[in-house]
Amino acid sequence: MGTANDSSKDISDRLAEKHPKVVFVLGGPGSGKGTQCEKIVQHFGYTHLSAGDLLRAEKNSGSENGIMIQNMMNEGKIVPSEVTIKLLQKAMLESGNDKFLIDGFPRNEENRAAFEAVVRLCLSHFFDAAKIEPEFVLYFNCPEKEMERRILNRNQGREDDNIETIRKRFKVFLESSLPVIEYYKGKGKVREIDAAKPVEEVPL
Ligand SMILES: Nc1ncnc2c1ncn2[C@@H]1O[C@H](COP(=O)(O)OP(=O)(O)O)[C@@H](O)[C@H]1O
Ligand SMILES: Nc1ccn([C@@H]2O[C@H](COP(=O)(O)OP(=O)(O)O)[C@@H](O)[C@H]2O)c(=O)n1
Ligand SMILES: [Mg+2]
Repeated sequence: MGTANDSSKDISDRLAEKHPKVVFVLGGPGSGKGTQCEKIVQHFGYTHLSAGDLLRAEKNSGSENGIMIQNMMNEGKIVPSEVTIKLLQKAMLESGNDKFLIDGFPRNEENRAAFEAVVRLCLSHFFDAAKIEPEFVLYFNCPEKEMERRILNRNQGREDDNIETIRKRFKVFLESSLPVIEYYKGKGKVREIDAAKPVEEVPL
């Protein structure tokens, strides 16, 4: 079990032993990432890790980063990668699985660079260093009006699900997250999904 004192090197050493397989799940706020991940988990044996859920749990735990996370989320901003990646690594280590659906990450170039730095550290343990890439990236493409409608009906008590913050999150998605999706498109890694369909009809 990890402790708060684990160094990045220790965590990376232990993760490297796992040889984890990673699929990123990206798409705008309200596109249905969390909903479809639950379905994928049932059919394909991945463990679902939502970066947003991990950040909300960290905020609620009263950790020293709690206030900062709350402020960033309420402004629709992306929390510094160092915080998010630590939470993801810890969750991966604590899981018995080695196949992960990582939902809502990487959400900007800084997130992506931080992921690559961690994988590089893990791979430095092996002579046959594989590529610093996820298996593939699922991109849930959905019109903004539909995403807005879904979020306003979500009823999960999330402070950031108000129209003012939703607009900020859409702007951050267009400016910071779409370029990450384009980056992986350039590498032939993206599987684009029509997320506008009803839940049971979204093709996986
Ligand atoms: N295909 C869909 N059609 C209609 N509503 C959906 C669909 N997928 C998800 N929802 C609903 O929309 C809201 C946002 O879905 P969620 O999975 O939380 O999206 P995300 O994680 O991408 O923000 C939830 O209330 C969910 O029940
Ligand atoms: N990689 C990430 C993911 C989420 N977050 C924060 O968490 C918020 C909610 O993310 P989420 O993935 O739960 O939101 P949805 O796309 O599910 O609506 C984002 O608006 C960011 O403020 C982040 O900072 N970095
Ligand atoms: Mg979600």
